[in-house]
Amino acid sequence: MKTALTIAGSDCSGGAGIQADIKTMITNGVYAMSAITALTAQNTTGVTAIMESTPEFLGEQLESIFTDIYPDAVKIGMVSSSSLIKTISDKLKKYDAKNIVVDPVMVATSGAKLISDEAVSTLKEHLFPLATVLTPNIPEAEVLSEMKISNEEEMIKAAEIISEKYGCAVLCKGGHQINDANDLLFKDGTYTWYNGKRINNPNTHGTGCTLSSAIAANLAKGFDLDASVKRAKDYISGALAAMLDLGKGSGPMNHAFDIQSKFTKENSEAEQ
Ligand SMILES: Nc1ncnc2c1ncn2[C@@H]1O[C@H](COP(=O)(O)OP(=O)(O)OP(=O)(O)O)[C@@H](O)[C@H]1O
Ligand SMILES: Cc1ncc(CO)c(N)n1
Repeated sequence: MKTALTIAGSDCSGGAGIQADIKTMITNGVYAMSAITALTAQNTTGVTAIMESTPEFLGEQLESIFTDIYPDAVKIGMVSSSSLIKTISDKLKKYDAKNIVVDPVMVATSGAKLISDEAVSTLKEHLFPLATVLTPNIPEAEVLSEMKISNEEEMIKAAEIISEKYGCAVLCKGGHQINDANDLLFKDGTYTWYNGKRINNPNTHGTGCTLSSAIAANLAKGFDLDASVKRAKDYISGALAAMLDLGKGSGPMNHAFDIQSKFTKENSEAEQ
């Protein structure tokens, strides 16, 4: 069985972070492992507290993983401080990690800031050059390209700037701001649009985490980047279209939409 590792923060409410990543990796057919950068206390309405792992403890987790079950792909999500980012880049280099998907998480869907300004420059210097692909949303792409993005032409320009600066592919997610669900992949000097069908679902907690983990799972299985992005878009569309509605704010998606029918009959029998 192919294996994937997520290096990210825990979301105790289960919709984003490590929890979303593990659900996504399992349902995309790979064995999932996790190295936790921080615990967050959050739910669908917001983040109330963050407790970071120490760099030493994160390093121990990565040593345990890489010296035993080697990951075929690695996804990196929330990493809020420079010392944690340096720990990750040192270990990825030490173990020659492959298929690295970096989701430059800066702000939660609920609006909470998840990274310090100093850490953004460490990400640029130490982690981005190791990435196979970066997956910024529009606000993140604006920070990284240092330009304003208000239409599709500007999305292409910003992705090109980021791709050239860091020598990796860039998937700029249209998300809600520009075109709803059309994402742009800029790779080796050319671009491709991945058009998604907009799903009218206000519950989008963890969409970024889920997309990047689905890309990592598909890279782990051996699909190339284009096929992995296409398959990840199909997966997230299915998870959103399942219209799960939990919590008081922007709720989580149904990561198990593909296998849910197996439980529907069983669950209704149990309720009777
Ligand atoms: N309503 C929607 N219908 C279909 N696809 C969507 C919808 N909203 C977002 N997506 C898709 O979900 C993926 C994640 O994009 P998004 O811009 O929401 O990420 P993000 O802002 O990084 O997420 P997060 O809030 O978790 O940080 C993209 O492929 C995007 O096109
Ligand atoms: C732990 C964690 N990572 C990422 C996000 C971004 O959605 C979040 N809300 N929480």
